[in-house]
Amino acid sequence: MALSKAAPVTNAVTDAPIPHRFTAPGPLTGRIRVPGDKSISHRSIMLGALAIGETRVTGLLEGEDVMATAAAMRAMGAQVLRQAQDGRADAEWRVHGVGVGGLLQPRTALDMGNSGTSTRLLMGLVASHGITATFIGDASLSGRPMSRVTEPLGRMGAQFHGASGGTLPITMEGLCPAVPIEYRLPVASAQVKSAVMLAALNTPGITTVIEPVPTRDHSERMLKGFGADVEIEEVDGATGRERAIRVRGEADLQPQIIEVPGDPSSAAFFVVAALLVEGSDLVIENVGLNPTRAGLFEVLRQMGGHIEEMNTREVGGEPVADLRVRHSALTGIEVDPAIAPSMIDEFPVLFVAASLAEGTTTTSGLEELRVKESDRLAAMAAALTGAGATIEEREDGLVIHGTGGAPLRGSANSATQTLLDHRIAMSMAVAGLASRDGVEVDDTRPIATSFPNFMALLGGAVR
Ligand SMILES: O=C(O)C1=C[C@@H](OP(=O)(O)O)[C@@H](O)[C@H](O)C1
Ligand SMILES: C=C(OP(=O)(O)O)C(=O)O
Repeated sequence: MALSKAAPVTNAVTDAPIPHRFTAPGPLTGRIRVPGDKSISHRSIMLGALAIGETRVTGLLEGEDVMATAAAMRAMGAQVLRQAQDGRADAEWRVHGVGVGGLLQPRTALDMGNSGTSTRLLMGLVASHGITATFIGDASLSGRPMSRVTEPLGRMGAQFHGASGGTLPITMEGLCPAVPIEYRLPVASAQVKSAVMLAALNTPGITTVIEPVPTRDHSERMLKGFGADVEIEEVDGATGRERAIRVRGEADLQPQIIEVPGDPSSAAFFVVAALLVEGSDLVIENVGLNPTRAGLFEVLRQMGGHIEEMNTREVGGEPVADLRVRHSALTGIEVDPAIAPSMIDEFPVLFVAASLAEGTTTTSGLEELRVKESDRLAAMAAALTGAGATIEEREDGLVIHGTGGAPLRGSANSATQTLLDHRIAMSMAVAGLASRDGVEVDDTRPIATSFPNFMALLGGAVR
């Protein structure tokens, strides 16, 4: 069995764009498995790198974003190795950590590629270590706001240089010992919450994050699994019930064996494709259904989608099921903005589903979509309008007047602008499957950031 440092990553965003035309297929049938959850994969490498001893991870997402996290943890002293498993397509990853407080000064800039999660969570880790690190990224990441993490981490004592307008490149000087804080999240963001929680690990005393709106809780679950002292309390706050998350610092993390469940954000593309393409009856195995992530499936059911949960069980401390999805006639609804954090990455593909529903779908409270890999409200409004859908763009959401099941016209003459955004590329691929003339996506390379085998899996599911 060979040990290698890096997974084979295909389609790296280095060469020329790779356009692709997605056209109406036969029904999607059979059984598929999507790759491991991106959020859980990042965290398993980071926490493994902070535990002393060997953490073993199966089901890790071998996408470019997670590989950026792995490279950064290696640059700060951890060993992160991929081990092929005899007779199995998937690998086991082995992480030998340096211990909380043991991160080393990286010799070169940490290249975060396209990944906001890597950048913001790793800034949290560096903040409470006495090291200096420079964070760089691609054109998309270099336009995204970082002041949301530099602000609380600055209060803990970290210093930042070159943060012109709060964007990358940023050089950060951590402080050890850092100062524990109580921080109320001004924006519903699991990345900001996690950055402060990770900084807290090497900070004396108790650091508290107050979360007015619940966001994905993988950091809380996994930190507890690694033996950190994390307490969560429901408290009365200014806007109703809030969560206070308290992390005791100078933690001692114990290495773990982790099985990463399938990513609901990746399953989302196949769920919507199967709902839209006539005759489809598809099972997607091993999908993570953590309630802080499963909002899309709830909304699609409210729209009339047949999505059945089978074989519900727990994998790696997370609820999981196989999803059976059948072609369904969808009806437009008003989407409750309170559900947004539990499906924040799934709105682009929900907009595609809504474009083929009967009647109008209204979404609101989605300002955060404007600061993802692209401005996802503007990008999807432009892409879907180009494919023949009827869309109104508002400041905080889209209003979509659906076709009532008739295929979209498609975009015969103009290619969809992907804008270095994997979710725009995959959402418009799904739109192409539900179109008359097909949809041309200008660049499929960004898909490799979160779903390297998307094209192969799509080819295999279509009859
Ligand atoms: O914590 C995480 O793993 C993530 C949090 C979300 O970002 P925000 O915290 O910015 O909403 C999400 O969009 C991203 O894909 C992954
Ligand atoms: C927003 C996303 O990721 P990140 O913030 O890690 O770049 C995403 O995967 O949709």
